[in-house]
Amino acid sequence: MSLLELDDVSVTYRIASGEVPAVRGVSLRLEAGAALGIAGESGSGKSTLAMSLLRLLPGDARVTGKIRLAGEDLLTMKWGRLRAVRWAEASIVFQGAQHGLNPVRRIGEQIAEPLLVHGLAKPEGARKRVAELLDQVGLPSWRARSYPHELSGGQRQRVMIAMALACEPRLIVADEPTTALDVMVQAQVLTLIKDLVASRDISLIMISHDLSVLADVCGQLAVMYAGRIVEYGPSHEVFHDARHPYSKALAAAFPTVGDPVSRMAPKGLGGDPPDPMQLPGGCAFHPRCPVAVDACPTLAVDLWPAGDRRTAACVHVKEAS
Ligand SMILES: Nc1ncnc2c1ncn2[C@@H]1O[C@H](COP(=O)(O)OP(=O)(O)OP(=O)(O)O)[C@@H](O)[C@H]1O
Repeated sequence: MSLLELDDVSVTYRIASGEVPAVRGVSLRLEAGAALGIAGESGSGKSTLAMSLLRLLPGDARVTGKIRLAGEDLLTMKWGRLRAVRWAEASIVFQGAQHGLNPVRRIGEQIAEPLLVHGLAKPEGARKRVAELLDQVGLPSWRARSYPHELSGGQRQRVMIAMALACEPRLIVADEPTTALDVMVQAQVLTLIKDLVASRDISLIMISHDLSVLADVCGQLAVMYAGRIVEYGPSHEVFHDARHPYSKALAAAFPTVGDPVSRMAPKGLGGDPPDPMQLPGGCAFHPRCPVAVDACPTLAVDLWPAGDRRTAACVHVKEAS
């Protein structure tokens, strides 16, 4: 049994003008101790998928399919059990740490909170654990008395990671954990995440629009486009030898980790992602695809085998397999 199992997960937001299909039929497996990267442009459904894992989506979102963590069905789980699972078994590091921290509470109190709420420590033990956690993320223990505004962006992101680690969860979901940071600090935080995951038995799902960052940290990569996974496989293979034209374009857009020039504009990706309420038929990427053929607009899209442990949802892969 895998630690995390997603079967045919779809998420739809209800809005005044209709329904937004944000995630469409995603199936994935994540083993204990493994790191999976989820890549895609803005709007491809990455955050929606991440939030669905801990049922953190707003009330207008409807999730279907199955999400199991260590065999437990997260979507039908009672609220009491879900509260126990959050932080203690699975925690999330959000995009831009300023949104995840309370501006009027000291850092130490905020890191201690999940420990106290879950009854994993008494106040004195929690203080010691906070000092340990700060040390693990490379911050001095006196920072426990600081307020979020007294820290830099990179330090705040480290605090978020300390909070996520506090209860020693089995799974950490990190949604663009370094996007708001400058290149140097980004590299430091990525190294920290890599070291923490490697030195414990924690599984990681990391989300980014930057394939190079994910390939650096994660063993496996899933590339999303218009709510679907369009390519899946070992991250270095997907990054250096993508089989789906969309993954190729994304890899070309971010050739190296932290490259400030390539970060500015996704070169090689002409056009915009589709409006989810008006998705093109067949393969949703076909209007932007440099190698589209007549079959693409009507294709019944599936993830076809694209080599050892690899799949891709492209007609050219289907024909080659
Ligand atoms: N609360 C919401 N109500 C309606 N539509 C939403 C809501 N949240 C997201 N969406 C839509 O769902 C789709 C997927 O959005 P999502 O934020 O998951 O993508 P993303 O890949 O994480 O993008 P980003 O990198 O910009 O965060 C988008 O079309 C978005 O407009």
